[in-house]
Amino acid sequence: MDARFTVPTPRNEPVRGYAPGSPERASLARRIAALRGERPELTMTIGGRQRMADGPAIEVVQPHRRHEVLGVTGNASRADAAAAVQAAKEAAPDWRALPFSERAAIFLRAAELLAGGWRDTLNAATVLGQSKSCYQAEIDSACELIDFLRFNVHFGERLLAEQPESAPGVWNRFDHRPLEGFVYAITPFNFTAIAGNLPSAPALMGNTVVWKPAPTQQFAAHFTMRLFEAAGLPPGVINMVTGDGLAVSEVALTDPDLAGVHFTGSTATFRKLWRTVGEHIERYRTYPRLVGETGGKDFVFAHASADPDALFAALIRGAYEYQGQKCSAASRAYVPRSLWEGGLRDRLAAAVAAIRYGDVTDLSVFGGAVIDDRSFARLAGALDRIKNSAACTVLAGGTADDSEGWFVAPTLVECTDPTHEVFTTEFFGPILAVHVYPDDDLRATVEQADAAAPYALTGSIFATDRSVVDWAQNALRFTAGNFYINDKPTGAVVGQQPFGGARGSGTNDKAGSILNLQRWVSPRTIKETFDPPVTWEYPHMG
Ligand SMILES: NC(=O)c1ccc[n+]([C@@H]2O[C@H](COP(=O)([O-])OP(=O)(O)OC[C@H]3O[C@@H](n4cnc5c(N)ncnc54)[C@H](O)[C@@H]3O)[C@@H](O)[C@H]2O)c1
Ligand SMILES: N[C@@H](CCC=O)C(=O)O
Repeated sequence: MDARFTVPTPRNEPVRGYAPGSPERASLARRIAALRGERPELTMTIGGRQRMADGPAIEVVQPHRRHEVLGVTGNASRADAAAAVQAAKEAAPDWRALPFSERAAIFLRAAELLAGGWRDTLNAATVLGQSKSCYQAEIDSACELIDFLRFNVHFGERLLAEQPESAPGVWNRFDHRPLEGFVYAITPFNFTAIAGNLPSAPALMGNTVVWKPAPTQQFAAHFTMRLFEAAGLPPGVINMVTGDGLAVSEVALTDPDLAGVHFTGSTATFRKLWRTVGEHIERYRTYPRLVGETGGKDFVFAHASADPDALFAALIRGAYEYQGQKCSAASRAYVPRSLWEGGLRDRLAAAVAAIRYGDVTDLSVFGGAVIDDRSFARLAGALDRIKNSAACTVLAGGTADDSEGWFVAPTLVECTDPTHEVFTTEFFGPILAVHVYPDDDLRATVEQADAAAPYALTGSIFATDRSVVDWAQNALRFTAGNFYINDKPTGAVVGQQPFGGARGSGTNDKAGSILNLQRWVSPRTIKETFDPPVTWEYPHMG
């Protein structure tokens, strides 16, 4: 049916608190206990059929109890990848022929199911598989994913309403076609919401998708796929392949019908994908859209006029929530000597030492373990180098212990060398480095902070002096794609703070905004002339 409808106005999903004694806490605890023992086969889903990948098995474990297996998945082979690409191509004609309102209804239903009965399942899977505290799971796998699903429909509607002008006697139209080919969505371990959004946003706009989640996020990804099916997603629209993605990329990135890559993950992986596409550019039917949101070295810059209490809370939450494994996490701070020595140093050191990381199935802990052995080894190595550096003083933490789970202690480091790796390298863990600057050296320190790292994802300025806020906003204009004033640099909300960064941090296509959806359509301009000319001569010819 070809009709115009108005989609429901989206509202951000309210965040539940999980306070002791609350009904949501009891309900989540029950679901965690049940899922822990379930041990599902973490299959691929190709053309609507679930089956294990051909390649070697991969155990998916709880990072905080690394010996406890949640389920087994498999590494997709080239044949698995070819089957997924084929299924996406076969499903494309029917899916793109479906009116936007019908596609939208599926994703709105998924949002509604997730806000209701599915909420505990996705939250429990994210707690268990990604070692998130219950609150960090709630803002991710429930609220942010619900928001992506609802807001994307609203943005999609606005995008379709974008139409050209028409002169008298003419009707010009945009036909917002999906891309000609399939979209390859590759998703990171750290956000269940991002993993759900990257395949579903292009699908909403009429594309079919091959989705490759991170193996360490496969537990929650498995349930996300079941959620989409429960909402009525037809077979073949999103085809989920499992494993490390190496064989999948060999097939998907060299297929002539590759129309887009929707990626979130590390800068190094995105650059590799981009290089591969570049090497094969002559092969493709159309130029593939490359959308990638990647790493960060996110900063908090404090001025002497900053409110010390607000700065203190922002540094703790910004740096140590989810064990510092947010691309937006505060990992470097620049603090004036007056504030630092005026009490902030001792207060922060005491608070960081008191943060409780542990088994996240205990719903009262602040955080859990880091995601896997590779991450643990990378962070343990960084801590060793920090402890051996004359420029660095560890004020809290600095230890790592993988006997039960991959635990890295929340770590606070003061470092006198602003060019040290603690200010330039993304560690992706709970390490915050502080550079203390003389109060009268603001300008030079801001310039140094801007140039220090190759990234430009998130950053904050803390100041109550408005002339400083104004100046810093301009001085740091290209240092962050998401810039915060007197707030932590994490926790962007869909529809409120569209998210993404530039420089080494990605293509800045702002997930969860109309700008992102625009990348998944290829408009055709149609001109219809109601009473076309029947002579070919022009008046100037006499
Ligand atoms: N900017 C953002 O919005 C954002 C959001 C979340 C995470 N991140 C970044 O993601 C990184 C952490 O996530 P990660 O450890 O999962 O990143 P990663 O790059 O290691 O992996 C991301 C995904 O790419 C896959 N992958 C790796 N090589 C591949 C290949 N050749 N072909 C196909 N797939 C391949 C992985 O299996 C995974 O699914 C950090 O750098 C973080 O800053 C950025
Ligand atoms: N959008 C999230 C970060 C996503 C990356 O890991 C935030 O704003 O904290």
